Amino acid sequence: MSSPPVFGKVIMSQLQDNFGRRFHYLRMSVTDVCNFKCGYCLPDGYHPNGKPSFLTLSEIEQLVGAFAEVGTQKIRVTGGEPTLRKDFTDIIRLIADNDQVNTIATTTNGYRLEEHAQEWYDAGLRRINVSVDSLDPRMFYQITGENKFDKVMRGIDAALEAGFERVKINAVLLKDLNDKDLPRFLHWIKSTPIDLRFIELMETGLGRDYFQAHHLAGESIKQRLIAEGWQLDQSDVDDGPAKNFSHPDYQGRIGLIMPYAQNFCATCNRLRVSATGKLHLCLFTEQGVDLRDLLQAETQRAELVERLHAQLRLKKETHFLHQGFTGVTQHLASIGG
Ligand SMILES: Nc1nc2c(ncn2[C@@H]2O[C@H](COP(=O)(O)OP(=O)(O)OP(=O)(O)O)[C@@H](O)[C@H]2O)c(=O)[nH]1
Ligand SMILES: C[S@@+](CC[C@H](N)C(=O)[O-])C[C@H]1O[C@@H](n2cnc3c(N)ncnc32)[C@H](O)[C@@H]1O
Ligand code: SF4
Ligand code: SF4
Repeated sequence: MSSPPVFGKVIMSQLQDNFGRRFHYLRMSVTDVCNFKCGYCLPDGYHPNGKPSFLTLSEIEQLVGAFAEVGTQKIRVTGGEPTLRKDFTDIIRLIADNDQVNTIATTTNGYRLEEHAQEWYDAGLRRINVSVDSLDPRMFYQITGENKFDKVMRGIDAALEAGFERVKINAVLLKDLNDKDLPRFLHWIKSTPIDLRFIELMETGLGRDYFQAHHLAGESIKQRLIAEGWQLDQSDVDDGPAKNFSHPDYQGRIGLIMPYAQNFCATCNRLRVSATGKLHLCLFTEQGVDLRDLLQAETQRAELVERLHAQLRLKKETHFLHQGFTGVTQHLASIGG
């Protein structure tokens, strides 16, 4: 058996599952709270379930430390709307202080971006994904329940100016809502260095009717792009499940997330922890596994690392969305997508 790689003084024990997939990417949710009402996620807005108790800064520090020890190199801070946390900048700074983690990213609805892009960059944030489901302000309002299109777009400009190494735009593909928007999106990225992400709508526990009304297969977009000269980029062994396309006439790139496509999960490289400290082995896992009891002191680190390894051995090969099984995930705001 080969010995584990040594980085500085820390002996790394890379998280790996029974299917040979390695997990160096953590999606860490820091809140379930959100101020938007996206029809596919929280159509009635956020309603607290009792008094929420999200991970504290000190618990987050323990979590980041443990995941760094098992080979995590990239952390995405998500939610709910992660930037609604008053200590969001402190969270970024805390992750940046960990030498093993070399990529800090967040996914946001862009509501606070205009005012804070530079502050977050200065704290160590380097990649930002902003959800923009339509470039038509009225459609944006219809989908998100918030008339904030202009503000979000100003936020994206601020992020580009602040110097983020990657600015990505997420748009969920929605039949009869934004399905006519492709030309506008293409026009935008012709001269703007933005990575567009089209995400196929996924069914969630509370989103069954919306899914049936609006699901649109990403394959139709894929065929259109190929017909218009877009080429599939070579994927790296450590890339996640998105398929990326580029075109010589465009500065931006396009990624497709098609969870219903064959072999989507073969390149799964990510784990999730909820805002209350539960490990989710899959976005659509049957249940989260509590880690919080082991986030109280650094002396618990070895036990926490052991629990992570033990859990990884239980990770399933794929999701069961095709059978309509959405697991414990009632909506993606509860785990951060
Ligand atoms: N089913 C599934 N969907 C995913 C997965 N990763 C991302 N998605 C979907 O894509 C959405 C956008 O993801 P982002 O938060 O922008 O991050 P990302 O796609 O992981 O971006 P990168 O870090 O650049 O790979 C998520 O909220 C999910 O809806 C995954 O592993 N499985
Ligand atoms: C849950 S949100 C959390 C971060 C932030 N509030 C935002 O909207 O960017 C993360 C991503 O999940 C996507 N998402 C939410 N529900 C989804 C669903 N049912 N199917 C596909 N993507 C979904 C959103 O579009 C967003 O890009
Ligand atoms: S997708 Fe993001 S912004 Fe929209 S409701 Fe869900 S958590 Fe909020
Ligand atoms: S659906 Fe689950 S197993 Fe598949 S790529 Fe996403 S997180 Fe990984």
